[in-house]
Amino acid sequence: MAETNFPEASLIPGWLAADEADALLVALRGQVPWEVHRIRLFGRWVDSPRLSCWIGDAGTGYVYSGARFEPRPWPDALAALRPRIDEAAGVAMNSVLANLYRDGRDAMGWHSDDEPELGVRPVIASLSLGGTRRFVFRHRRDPARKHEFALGHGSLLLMAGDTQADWKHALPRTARPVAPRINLTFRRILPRPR
Ligand SMILES: O=C(O)CCC(=O)C(=O)O
Ligand SMILES: [Fe+2]
Repeated sequence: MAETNFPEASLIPGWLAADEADALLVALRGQVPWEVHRIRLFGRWVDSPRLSCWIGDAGTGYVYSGARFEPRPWPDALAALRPRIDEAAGVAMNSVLANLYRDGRDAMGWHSDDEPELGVRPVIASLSLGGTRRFVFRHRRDPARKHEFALGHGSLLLMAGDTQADWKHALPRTARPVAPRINLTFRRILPRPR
């Protein structure tokens, strides 16, 4: 496969209408059991700078940033959305990482979603609700190559192909005043080999 100059990522602004996105944001703030995930950073365990929740079907335990997470059940608001996400992504998703960024100090550092349980060339569907934040890509072997998206209320970002293999992404902090934001990355975890 030839290497692409651009991550295979496409943004659909307003994928959810504003009133539907408003209602989902409120429902999820209440329905999701938000917690602080501890992650491994440069050999130390630290609190991640955001609130998170790993949600999924039975059997979708996930190892990320050195920690293992067992899935919480799907809140009603997310279960209702799931078939529409599957249709947009063309994949039957079975899990979601939900993140709540309370303000501009909450962020996510550089990473790829390349855990083995996602398989090769995974499709990841990322739905954003609330304050618009910058989402940046940089090429793994040539960090001067960068791309960015502004992820607004109700937008759906689809990442596919070699996006995870070739690029890292991050959600930087910002000093600008920004409204709280929830991001949902729908994923398909493959059954564990035995
Ligand atoms: O909040 C975002 O838009 C990024 C989330 C992300 O990269 C992830 O959950 O892996
Ligand atoms: Fe990610």
